[in-house]
Amino acid sequence: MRIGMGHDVHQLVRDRKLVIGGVTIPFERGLLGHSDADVLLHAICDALLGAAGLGDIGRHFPDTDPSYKNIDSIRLLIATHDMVRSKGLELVNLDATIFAEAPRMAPFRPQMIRNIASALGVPEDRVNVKATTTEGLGAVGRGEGIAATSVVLLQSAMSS
Ligand SMILES: Nc1ccn([C@@H]2O[C@H](COP(=O)(O)O)[C@@H](O)[C@H]2O)c(=O)n1
Ligand SMILES: C[C@@]1(CO)OP(=O)(O)OP(=O)(O)OC[C@H]1O
Repeated sequence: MRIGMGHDVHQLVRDRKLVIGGVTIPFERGLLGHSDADVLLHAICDALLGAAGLGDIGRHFPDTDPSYKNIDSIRLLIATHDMVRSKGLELVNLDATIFAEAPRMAPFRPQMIRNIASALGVPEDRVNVKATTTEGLGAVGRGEGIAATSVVLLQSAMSS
């Protein structure tokens, strides 16, 4: 068994779509990034890479590479998962938390879980997504950005 954790933060700005967990969420601002800035999927990618001992998202998908400009992060998640599987590892389960003062994530949680489970080719009960505010505290609390963390557990594909 191997455990990994991931953390990501992106700034909220005008004139960008808000995409989290592969869901476009109606909101007056969106997350700034080289990719679609899907903070939740980036945290999950980093957790998967960490558990597999494969470094981090910036190493594999550098933000200096124009081919990743505005890329749908579901594609990064699929590519990350392919690397994990190449090491003979498979997902046991993943848990993630989105930190956002607004908007409310709860209505979009089931679709996020469907998107992530589908990208990873696992049943939805292996994926859990939560959301919390930071009670108005800090940069996230002031609505300057949105953060996410994730923890994943991997096992040898031969042990299942
Ligand atoms: N952006 C968010 C933040 C929270 N939720 C849901 O509300 C619950 C209570 O949040 P607290 O920050 O007050 O603990 C939380 O458990 C989520 O279900 C949300 O949907 N979107
Ligand atoms: C995802 C990548 C892809 O170029 O771009 P960003 O959207 O800037 O996201 P970040 O979480 O800063 O990770 C870096 C990059 O790998």
